[in-house]
Amino acid sequence: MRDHVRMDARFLGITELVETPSVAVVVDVMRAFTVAAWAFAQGAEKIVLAESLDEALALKARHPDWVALKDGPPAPGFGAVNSPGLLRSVDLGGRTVVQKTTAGTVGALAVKEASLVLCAGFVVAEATARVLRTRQSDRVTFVVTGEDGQADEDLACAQYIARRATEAGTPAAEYLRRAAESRAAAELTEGVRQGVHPDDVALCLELDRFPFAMVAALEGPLMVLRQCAAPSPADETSF
Ligand SMILES: O=C(O)[C@H](CS(=O)(=O)O)OP(=O)(O)O
Ligand SMILES: [Mg+2]
Repeated sequence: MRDHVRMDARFLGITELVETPSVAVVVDVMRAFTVAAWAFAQGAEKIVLAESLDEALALKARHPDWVALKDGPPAPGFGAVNSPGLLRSVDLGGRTVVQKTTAGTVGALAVKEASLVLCAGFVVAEATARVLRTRQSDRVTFVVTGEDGQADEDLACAQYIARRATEAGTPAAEYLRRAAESRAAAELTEGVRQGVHPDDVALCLELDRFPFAMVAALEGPLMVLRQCAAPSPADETSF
Protein backbone atom coordinates (compact mmCIF):
# COMPACT_ATOMS: atom_id res chain seq x y z
CA MET A 1 0.00 0.00 0.00
CA ARG A 2 1.16 3.51 -0.82
CA ASP A 3 1.10 6.20 1.89
CA HIS A 4 -0.26 9.73 1.46
CA VAL A 5 -2.93 8.74 -1.02
CA ARG A 6 -5.85 11.07 -1.63
CA MET A 7 -9.22 11.02 0.09
CA ASP A 8 -11.60 13.96 0.22
CA ALA A 9 -12.94 13.76 3.79
CA ARG A 10 -15.82 15.93 5.00
CA PHE A 11 -16.76 16.12 8.68
CA LEU A 12 -20.42 17.03 9.25
CA GLY A 13 -22.86 17.07 12.12
CA ILE A 14 -26.18 15.31 11.66
CA THR A 15 -28.09 18.53 10.91
CA GLU A 16 -25.49 19.55 8.31
CA LEU A 17 -26.28 16.54 6.11
CA VAL A 18 -28.09 18.15 3.19
CA GLU A 19 -27.49 15.45 0.60
CA THR A 20 -27.09 11.69 0.70
CA PRO A 21 -23.38 10.85 0.69
CA SER A 22 -22.07 7.91 -1.29
CA VAL A 23 -19.80 6.67 1.49
CA ALA A 24 -20.52 7.62 5.11
CA VAL A 25 -18.64 6.80 8.30
CA VAL A 26 -20.89 7.53 11.26
CA VAL A 27 -18.85 8.05 14.42
CA ASP A 28 -20.09 7.75 17.98
CA VAL A 29 -17.28 6.93 20.38
CA MET A 30 -19.25 7.55 23.59
CA ARG A 31 -21.00 5.37 23.45
CA ALA A 32 -23.32 3.94 20.79
CA PHE A 33 -20.84 2.32 18.42
CA THR A 34 -18.45 1.19 21.13
CA VAL A 35 -21.52 -0.53 22.58
CA ALA A 36 -22.49 -1.95 19.18
CA ALA A 37 -19.00 -3.44 18.76
CA TRP A 38 -19.23 -4.98 22.22
CA ALA A 39 -22.64 -6.41 21.34
CA PHE A 40 -21.07 -8.23 18.39
CA ALA A 41 -18.18 -9.36 20.57
CA GLN A 42 -20.75 -10.79 22.98
CA GLY A 43 -22.30 -12.78 20.13
CA ALA A 44 -25.08 -10.59 18.72
CA GLU A 45 -26.04 -11.58 15.19
CA LYS A 46 -27.25 -8.15 14.12
CA ILE A 47 -28.29 -4.77 15.49
CA VAL A 48 -31.46 -3.07 14.29
CA LEU A 49 -31.13 0.72 14.57
CA ALA A 50 -34.48 2.03 15.76
CA GLU A 51 -35.91 5.42 14.80
CA SER A 52 -37.55 5.96 18.19
CA LEU A 53 -38.05 4.41 21.60
CA ASP A 54 -41.59 3.50 20.54
CA GLU A 55 -40.30 1.69 17.47
CA ALA A 56 -37.73 -0.16 19.58
CA LEU A 57 -40.46 -1.32 21.95
CA ALA A 58 -42.76 -2.29 19.06
CA LEU A 59 -39.98 -4.36 17.48
CA LYS A 60 -39.31 -6.02 20.82
CA ALA A 61 -43.03 -6.78 21.21
CA ARG A 62 -43.11 -8.34 17.73
CA HIS A 63 -39.89 -10.29 18.36
CA PRO A 64 -39.82 -11.28 22.04
CA ASP A 65 -36.39 -12.91 21.64
CA TRP A 66 -34.78 -9.63 20.53
CA VAL A 67 -32.95 -7.45 23.07
CA ALA A 68 -33.94 -3.78 23.18
CA LEU A 69 -31.17 -1.39 24.24
CA LYS A 70 -31.37 2.36 24.91
CA ASP A 71 -29.20 5.07 26.41
CA GLY A 72 -29.96 6.61 29.78
CA PRO A 73 -31.16 4.63 32.78
CA PRO A 74 -32.69 1.13 32.61
CA ALA A 75 -36.34 1.26 31.52
CA PRO A 76 -39.26 -1.19 31.25
CA GLY A 77 -39.12 -3.21 28.03
CA PHE A 78 -35.43 -2.56 27.51
CA GLY A 79 -33.15 -5.43 28.46
CA ALA A 80 -29.87 -3.55 28.14
CA VAL A 81 -28.38 -0.05 28.41
CA ASN A 82 -25.91 1.82 26.23
CA SER A 83 -22.84 0.98 28.30
CA PRO A 84 -19.90 -1.15 27.11
CA GLY A 85 -18.94 -1.87 30.72
CA LEU A 86 -22.39 -3.23 31.51
CA LEU A 87 -22.82 -5.04 28.18
CA ARG A 88 -19.56 -6.97 28.34
CA SER A 89 -21.00 -9.39 30.89
CA VAL A 90 -24.17 -10.07 28.85
CA ASP A 91 -24.33 -13.18 26.64
CA LEU A 92 -25.91 -12.10 23.36
CA GLY A 93 -25.11 -15.29 21.43
CA GLY A 94 -27.22 -15.35 18.24
CA ARG A 95 -29.47 -12.55 19.45
CA THR A 96 -30.77 -9.54 17.57
CA VAL A 97 -30.28 -6.25 19.42
CA VAL A 98 -32.51 -3.23 18.81
CA GLN A 99 -30.55 -0.07 19.62
CA LYS A 100 -31.88 3.47 20.10
CA THR A 101 -29.61 6.22 21.39
CA THR A 102 -29.52 10.00 21.40
CA ALA A 103 -26.80 10.52 18.80
CA GLY A 104 -25.24 7.43 17.22
CA THR A 105 -28.30 5.63 15.91
CA VAL A 106 -29.81 8.95 14.76
CA GLY A 107 -26.65 9.66 12.75
CA ALA A 108 -26.72 6.28 11.02
CA LEU A 109 -30.40 6.62 10.13
CA ALA A 110 -29.71 10.08 8.68
CA VAL A 111 -27.53 8.49 5.97
CA LYS A 112 -29.52 5.30 5.42
CA GLU A 113 -29.71 5.89 1.66
CA ALA A 114 -25.91 6.02 1.26
CA SER A 115 -24.35 3.21 -0.75
CA LEU A 116 -21.97 2.37 2.11
CA VAL A 117 -22.54 3.22 5.78
CA LEU A 118 -19.83 2.30 8.28
CA CYS A 119 -20.46 2.86 11.98
CA ALA A 120 -17.34 3.41 14.03
CA GLY A 121 -15.50 4.32 17.19
CA PHE A 122 -11.90 3.89 18.25
CA VAL A 123 -12.49 0.20 19.02
CA VAL A 124 -12.92 -0.55 15.30
CA ALA A 125 -10.83 2.29 13.86
CA GLU A 126 -8.22 0.32 11.94
CA ALA A 127 -10.75 -2.14 10.53
CA THR A 128 -12.89 0.79 9.38
CA ALA A 129 -9.93 2.56 7.79
CA ARG A 130 -9.00 -0.66 6.06
CA VAL A 131 -12.44 -0.94 4.45
CA LEU A 132 -12.06 2.62 3.14
CA ARG A 133 -8.58 1.86 1.80
CA THR A 134 -9.67 -1.32 0.12
CA ARG A 135 -12.69 0.30 -1.51
CA GLN A 136 -10.49 3.16 -2.69
CA SER A 137 -13.09 5.59 -1.39
CA ASP A 138 -11.94 8.98 -2.66
CA ARG A 139 -14.80 10.99 -1.10
CA VAL A 140 -16.00 10.10 2.39
CA THR A 141 -18.48 11.89 4.63
CA PHE A 142 -17.76 11.46 8.34
CA VAL A 143 -20.85 12.05 10.45
CA VAL A 144 -19.75 13.51 13.79
CA THR A 145 -22.81 12.50 15.77
CA GLY A 146 -22.32 14.18 19.13
CA GLU A 147 -23.12 17.75 20.11
CA ASP A 148 -24.26 18.90 16.65
CA GLY A 149 -20.97 17.87 15.12
CA GLN A 150 -18.84 19.48 17.84
CA ALA A 151 -18.23 16.45 20.07
CA ASP A 152 -14.46 16.24 20.17
CA GLU A 153 -14.34 12.51 20.94
CA ASP A 154 -16.26 11.86 17.71
CA LEU A 155 -14.41 14.45 15.63
CA ALA A 156 -11.03 13.18 16.86
CA CYS A 157 -11.94 9.60 16.00
CA ALA A 158 -13.29 10.62 12.58
CA GLN A 159 -10.11 12.58 11.81
CA TYR A 160 -7.98 9.67 12.97
CA ILE A 161 -9.81 7.17 10.74
CA ALA A 162 -9.62 9.58 7.80
CA ARG A 163 -5.85 9.96 8.21
CA ARG A 164 -5.38 6.30 8.95
CA ALA A 165 -7.16 5.45 5.70
CA THR A 166 -4.52 7.33 3.75
CA GLU A 167 -1.42 7.28 5.97
CA ALA A 168 -0.76 3.86 7.43
CA GLY A 169 1.61 5.12 10.13
CA THR A 170 -0.65 7.78 11.67
CA PRO A 171 -0.10 7.71 15.46
CA ALA A 172 -3.24 7.63 17.60
CA ALA A 173 -2.07 9.24 20.85
CA GLU A 174 -3.11 12.83 20.16
CA TYR A 175 -6.57 11.77 18.91
CA LEU A 176 -7.11 9.56 21.95
CA ARG A 177 -6.00 12.39 24.25
CA ARG A 178 -8.63 14.70 22.76
CA ALA A 179 -11.30 12.05 23.25
CA ALA A 180 -10.19 11.44 26.84
CA GLU A 181 -10.51 15.19 27.54
CA SER A 182 -13.89 15.57 25.82
CA ARG A 183 -17.06 16.77 27.47
CA ALA A 184 -18.63 13.32 26.99
CA ALA A 185 -15.77 11.65 28.86
CA ALA A 186 -16.15 14.15 31.70
CA GLU A 187 -19.91 13.64 31.85
CA LEU A 188 -19.54 9.87 31.93
CA THR A 189 -16.90 10.10 34.65
CA GLU A 190 -18.77 12.64 36.76
CA GLY A 191 -22.09 10.79 36.71
CA VAL A 192 -23.92 13.35 34.55
CA ARG A 193 -24.98 10.58 32.15
CA GLN A 194 -26.99 7.62 33.32
CA GLY A 195 -26.69 3.90 32.67
CA VAL A 196 -22.91 4.09 33.13
CA HIS A 197 -20.25 1.61 34.26
CA PRO A 198 -17.02 3.03 35.76
CA ASP A 199 -14.99 1.44 32.94
CA ASP A 200 -17.02 3.01 30.12
CA VAL A 201 -14.63 5.82 29.18
CA ALA A 202 -11.61 3.49 29.19
CA LEU A 203 -13.48 0.94 27.07
CA CYS A 204 -14.46 3.64 24.57
CA LEU A 205 -10.79 4.61 24.22
CA GLU A 206 -9.47 1.10 23.49
CA LEU A 207 -7.88 1.51 20.10
CA ASP A 208 -8.57 -1.38 17.70
CA ARG A 209 -10.00 -3.59 20.42
CA PHE A 210 -11.95 -5.46 17.72
CA PRO A 211 -10.75 -6.70 14.32
CA PHE A 212 -14.04 -6.14 12.50
CA ALA A 213 -15.74 -3.14 10.92
CA MET A 214 -19.49 -2.49 11.19
CA VAL A 215 -21.68 -1.89 8.14
CA ALA A 216 -25.27 -0.64 8.30
CA ALA A 217 -27.69 -1.16 5.43
CA LEU A 218 -31.40 -1.14 4.79
CA GLU A 219 -32.96 -4.59 5.01
CA GLY A 220 -36.55 -3.98 3.98
CA PRO A 221 -37.82 -1.17 6.20
CA LEU A 222 -35.13 -1.62 8.86
CA MET A 223 -31.61 -0.22 9.09
CA VAL A 224 -29.49 -3.16 10.20
CA LEU A 225 -25.93 -3.05 11.49
CA ARG A 226 -23.72 -6.10 10.95
CA GLN A 227 -20.11 -6.83 11.62
CA CYS A 228 -17.92 -7.13 8.59
CA ALA A 229 -14.51 -8.77 8.46
CA ALA A 230 -11.79 -6.21 7.76
CA PRO A 231 -10.00 -6.87 4.49
CA SER A 232 -6.54 -8.36 4.88
CA PRO A 233 -3.57 -6.08 4.10
CA ALA A 234 -2.98 -8.15 0.96
CA ASP A 235 -6.37 -7.02 -0.37
CA GLU A 236 -5.50 -3.36 0.00
CA THR A 237 -4.58 -1.32 -3.02
CA SER A 238 -3.45 2.25 -3.34
CA PHE A 239 -5.86 4.95 -4.53
O1 LIG B 1 -25.33 6.95 25.98
C1 LIG B 1 -24.68 7.93 25.61
O2 LIG B 1 -23.53 8.12 25.97
C2 LIG B 1 -25.35 8.99 24.74
C3 LIG B 1 -26.55 9.50 25.47
S1 LIG B 1 -26.42 11.05 26.14
O3 LIG B 1 -25.50 11.87 25.33
O4 LIG B 1 -25.96 10.89 27.49
O5 LIG B 1 -27.77 11.63 26.12
O6 LIG B 1 -25.86 8.46 23.56
P1 LIG B 1 -24.99 8.18 22.24
O7 LIG B 1 -25.97 8.13 21.10
O8 LIG B 1 -24.34 6.87 22.46
O9 LIG B 1 -23.99 9.29 22.10
MG1 LIG C 1 -21.98 9.99 21.69
